[in-house]
Amino acid sequence: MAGLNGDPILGIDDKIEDLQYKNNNNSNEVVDKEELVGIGEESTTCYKSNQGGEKDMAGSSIHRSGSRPQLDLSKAEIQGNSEERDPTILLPNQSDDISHLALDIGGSLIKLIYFSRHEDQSVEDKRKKTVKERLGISNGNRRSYPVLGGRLHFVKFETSKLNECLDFISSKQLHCGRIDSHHWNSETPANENAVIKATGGGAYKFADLFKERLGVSIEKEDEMDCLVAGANFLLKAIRHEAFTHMEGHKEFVQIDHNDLYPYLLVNIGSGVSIIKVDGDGKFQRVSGTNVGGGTYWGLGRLLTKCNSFDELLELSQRGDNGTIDMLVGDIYGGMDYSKIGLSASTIASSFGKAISDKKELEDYRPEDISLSLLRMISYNIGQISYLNALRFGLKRIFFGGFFIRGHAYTMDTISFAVQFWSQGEAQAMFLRHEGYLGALGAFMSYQKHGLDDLMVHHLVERFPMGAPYTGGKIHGPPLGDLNEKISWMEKFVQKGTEITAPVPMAPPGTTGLGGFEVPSSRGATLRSDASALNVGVLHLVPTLEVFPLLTNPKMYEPNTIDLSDHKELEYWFTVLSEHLPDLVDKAVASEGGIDDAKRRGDAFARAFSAHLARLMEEPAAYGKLGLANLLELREECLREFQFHDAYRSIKQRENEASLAVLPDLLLELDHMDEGTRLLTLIEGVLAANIFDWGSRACVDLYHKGTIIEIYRMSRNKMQRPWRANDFDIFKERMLGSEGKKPKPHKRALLFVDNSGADVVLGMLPLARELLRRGTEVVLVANSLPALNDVTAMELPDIVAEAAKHCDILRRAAEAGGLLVDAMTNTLDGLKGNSSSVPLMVVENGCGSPCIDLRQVSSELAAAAKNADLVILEGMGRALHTNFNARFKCEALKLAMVKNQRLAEKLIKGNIYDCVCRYESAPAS
Ligand SMILES: Nc1ncnc2c1ncn2[C@@H]1O[C@H](COP(=O)(O)OP(=O)(O)O)[C@@H](O)[C@H]1O
Ligand SMILES: CC(C)(COP(=O)(O)O)[C@@H](O)C(=O)NCCC(=O)O
Ligand SMILES: [Mn+2]
Repeated sequence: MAGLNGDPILGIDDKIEDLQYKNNNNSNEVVDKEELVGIGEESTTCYKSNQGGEKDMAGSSIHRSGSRPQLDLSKAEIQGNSEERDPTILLPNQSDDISHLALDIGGSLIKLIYFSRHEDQSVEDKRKKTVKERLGISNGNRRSYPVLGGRLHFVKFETSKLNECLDFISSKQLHCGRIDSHHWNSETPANENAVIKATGGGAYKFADLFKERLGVSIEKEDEMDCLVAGANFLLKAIRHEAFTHMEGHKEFVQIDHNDLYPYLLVNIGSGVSIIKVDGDGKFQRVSGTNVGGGTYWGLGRLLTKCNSFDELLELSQRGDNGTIDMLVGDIYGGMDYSKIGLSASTIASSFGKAISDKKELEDYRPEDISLSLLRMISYNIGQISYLNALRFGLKRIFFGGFFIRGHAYTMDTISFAVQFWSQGEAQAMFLRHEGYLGALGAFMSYQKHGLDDLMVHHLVERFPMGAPYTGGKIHGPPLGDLNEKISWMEKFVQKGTEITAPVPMAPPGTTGLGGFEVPSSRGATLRSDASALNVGVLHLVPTLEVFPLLTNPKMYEPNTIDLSDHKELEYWFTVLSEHLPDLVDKAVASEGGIDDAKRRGDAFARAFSAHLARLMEEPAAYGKLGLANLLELREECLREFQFHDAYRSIKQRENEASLAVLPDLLLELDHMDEGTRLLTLIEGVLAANIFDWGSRACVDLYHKGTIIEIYRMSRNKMQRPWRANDFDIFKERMLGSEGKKPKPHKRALLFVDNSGADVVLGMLPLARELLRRGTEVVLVANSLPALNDVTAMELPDIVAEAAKHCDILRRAAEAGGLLVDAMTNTLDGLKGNSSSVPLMVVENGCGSPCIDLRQVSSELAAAAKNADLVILEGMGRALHTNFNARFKCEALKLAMVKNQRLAEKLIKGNIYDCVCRYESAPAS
């Protein structure tokens, strides 16, 4: 990069003597002992705001659950229109988790789904109130959701271990809370009138036991109704639910909601049900077979002496069924029976060799027996399913039930059978929540609590590591506190080394059916069920919305880089792994560096590494994987171990340093003519985007100078041409040409990125320019911290500081209700007394460096409605995601590329090159 010579823009670095990065060989952490002590003394979930009030940084998401749910109905009120069916009931004083649950008690497994909800924290966030007024968001004109935000957890137990399940329910008090449409009655003592919805045979068989042990009545729901309701919900509401699995290759299928029916649902539990589904609640059980999962497990146990289903399945992975199955070649003397299309390796008769051989059971390898049995049953089910699809002219067959167990070979076998018999006409698809269809249906049967109203954008799936969610030994008792979570994590990781070992490819053998190569997904080890993170916790967030300015939400793909390219995945895996030690240092320091923080830091590192390893092994394990998901996963992991803002002190320091030089920058800008000023502003945004603690190259740079020196250095590099450069078109749009003055934009949404120079010296001056031209400005910032990104909670204070030195910002911030002094009389502002267009701050609904515009806050969605310009800033928001996004209005994408590989790939350039992409509004 260029040298650190003087800069006409900023000759004022002497003001900020000690606001600098410490040049320290061992650490690039900003060190300030006092500050660290100060932070250590604070609670881990709160920080003191400048305004003196305590704010909960992460809002509802970091709410710590209490031990026993209790309901506080005081000041309860109906939200919205009370005439409406199923109105939302607001319980302002309710703070603990409320849970309720539904069960599917099958012949082999108990599936349990429970719901926990977190009441919104009553965060002192004046910004929210004024933003709501300003943007016209009120409870009156928004849809009132009968479902309140919360989480759906998926857990399973073996039916033979019913006691474990009862203990789990009891220790989590899941049987005490219940929401129904018109009232909350979880204050009902557990032994009176408490009802749990349940389906499956066990709902009948074990009803008395539930009453006896938990004091609850079981309300039985029809099994088929539940299966269908569950399947329909999953197919409509979960984005990456259904997938195909052929020869080891998994691919998610985009389901068109308007073209879902009819389909065939094949549920492979102990037995098999085959259901033709024509719509919501419209279905017919057209067939079934008694040869199912129970058969495999039952016969398999007898024949191999296995102790668990997983052991049996694992044996199959090392088996060669040619030793026990009679193959076409065995009958035809090693030849194919080509006339009817059967190769020598086709199974002619499962277990057929066992008749002619003079062998006893002991003479066969258990591995071979297991594989033979698995293939026999899977092919058989595939074939019967195909025949039923043919009967009704159906092309799509969805397979559910825990027999499948996410096992690649089982899915390949079923897919092969469907493909083989239908000659490619019908398609086998599998479901990520395979075994939970019935339980989901039972859950949904609670008197209209509205789950079926939820849409894809209301659901966020997370994959927590520190919480157990499978039955069996590894999960132990429910975790009461973080300490337990960490020790569980430690145990988990011991187990996890074997869990996360990559599945080796098997050498080709004689196991094929006609034309069927040995599936590449066969391997020696089976991932432990306890770590089968295929199913996460489903967060229901009814306030999320699709960003209304996307031209085509259905086609929108947030990620620019496709991680299904394994090389790409490997690269980003390495980047994130290498960044991990530094991140842990920062996180631990942000919590005062105390022992507890160190332990949590360690647990975080293990958890995140385990996730990465899992994804390396099976990239599609959590749904379709993009870089944005990896970056978000990292933030989620941090939060899981209660690191709510790892870069807190760095952000504060950089904000202060930048605010100190802002007045001089504004002064210099004001002396420029319009054209030069606009260019300088855009250059400023690009240059200041260098303050990114997520980029390795940038963090290395920070050793080399003060914040301002680096900013200056970066500014010097800004001379055009930039790599992607639409500045001249943007300039013409802003300033016009040949004396024609274009109409200013009505409202601009500025998606801001990093704290410090990035927002203060980059985006704020640009915002000011727009305000000056009469454009309303909405600063869109993260809801939760992520790296050093500025949050919506932090912005008002920064704006208030900046406004001290700038009338334009001050008047606009007052008009937007952002200034503390102006808070009390914002209503006057709203009545139009303000002399300025407003400057507002809204949260984006995210806690990640990237943004998925399919799921944004309702605040942002409301603000977007009148916007005619979207400015996306930073690598995460404008390059990793949304680089290819198209908007209904004008868009400007600004970022410095702080990664060499990305620069080469995206813009055929080099690290530190800049992107200024302007897209005009599409003709309407
Ligand atoms: N841990 C396990 N223990 C027992 N069976 C399992 C396990 N994991 C998967 N399975 C398979 O799943 C089948 C049960 O599937 P499930 O959909 O739960 O049906 P059901 O409702 O009949 O119990 C078993 O018969 C077995 O083949
Ligand atoms: C995490 C980030 C997307 C944040 O960038 P920003 O949005 O702040 O510009 C970026 O720093 C990043 O992609 N970092 C990893 C790549 C690297 O270290 O080179
Ligand atoms: Mn950032």
